[in-house]
Amino acid sequence: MFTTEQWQAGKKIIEALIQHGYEAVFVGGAVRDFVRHKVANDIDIATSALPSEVKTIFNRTVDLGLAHGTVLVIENHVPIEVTTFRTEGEYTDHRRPSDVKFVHSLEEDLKRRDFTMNALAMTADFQVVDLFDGQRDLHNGIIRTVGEPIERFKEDALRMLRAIRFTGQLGFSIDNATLEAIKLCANDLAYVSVERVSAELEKMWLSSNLDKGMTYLGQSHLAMHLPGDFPFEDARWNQLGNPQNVLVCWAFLCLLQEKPNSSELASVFKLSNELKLQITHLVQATQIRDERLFTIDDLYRFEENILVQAERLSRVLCNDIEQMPIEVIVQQKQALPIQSIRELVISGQDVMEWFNKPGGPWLKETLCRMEHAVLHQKVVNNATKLKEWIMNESNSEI
Ligand SMILES: Nc1ccn([C@@H]2O[C@H](COP(=O)(O)OP(=O)(O)OP(=O)(O)O)[C@@H](O)[C@H]2O)c(=O)n1
Repeated sequence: MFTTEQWQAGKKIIEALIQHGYEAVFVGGAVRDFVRHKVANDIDIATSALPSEVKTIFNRTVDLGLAHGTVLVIENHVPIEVTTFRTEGEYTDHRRPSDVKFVHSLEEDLKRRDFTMNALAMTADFQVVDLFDGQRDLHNGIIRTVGEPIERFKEDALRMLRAIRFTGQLGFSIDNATLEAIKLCANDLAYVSVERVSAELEKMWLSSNLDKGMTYLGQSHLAMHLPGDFPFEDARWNQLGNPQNVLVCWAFLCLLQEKPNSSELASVFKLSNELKLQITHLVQATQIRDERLFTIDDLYRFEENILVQAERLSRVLCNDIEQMPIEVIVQQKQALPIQSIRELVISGQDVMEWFNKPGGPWLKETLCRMEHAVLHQKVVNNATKLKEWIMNESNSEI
């Protein structure tokens, strides 16, 4: 891990900052992952240099919220966030500090971090700086806040959900005092933006110890403060596959509601329109599958991934369902004569010429009839055959 591009780029940035007379270290999740011998997602650096000073040292930088002290430094094509040592001022809304104060000591910076395992720092030559026994907690698999838990959760209520997510991701347990503080502060989850809550849920769903996360979600009372009626006790979360797929988890959550409504779910959790559409399709396909085997029209209507996930999801939701083997679904889908109307070899222009008529609602209807006929193999997808077929059909209607 010492040799990865990211760590080497980070090392160069730290060395450059030190050469210019500043302090600089690796911080946060990257150090936690390094100590656990895991690959880090992102590498963050903390420094005593102010953002304006960081910008004068490096050629390629991007401002990432200078008021919060973060500059993105690009070293050897690797982007790394460099943040000035800081401590937060008053938290008037439980979400974000109303002001950020830059400080000169690393200790002041680390003291305001969420958990001991995330408050580790590391020098350019990979010496760990551990002021709050983070390594001991990492070793024992304990999630514990830095200092007074209630203070940490009042600073940012999302940290409570982060604790739960980390139990799922790392398989760790939550220290008693930290868990008790979450119970006391659980109401404050209401102050956290739904987008941040959804992002944490998705990270938890992708974790390998989902059952642990779900148990803590209930135990900590946080589940009651999630939007809607969150079915944390449902044992079937663990059957969704491992690591879980977030689309399947959102659809599952939707289907567990009394009246599944994907639009409502997407708006409550402020999901993107793209995800909302996918969830809607998956919920519909699963509901269809609960009633019958997929027909040719179903296979045509839904994407392959939606069909496959719907088959899996319906098996989880209903034990005695007549199963359709996944390979059969894929094979039948791929064997359809067309996968979309765009694959018809003729265009609307051709049809207007055949009938010598300007476009209008009749044109769409005619194209749909040809699409349906090709799909159901009443006619082959060939221009002459299609013309012959549609002309015959139209004549016989007159
Ligand atoms: N609400 C938060 C969020 C983050 N942090 C601190 O900022 C670091 C970086 O945060 P982030 O990148 O969001 O999380 P990671 O711990 O790196 O974990 P992940 O990338 O898996 O979210 C954390 O390690 C922690 O020290 C914090 O104190 N409070």
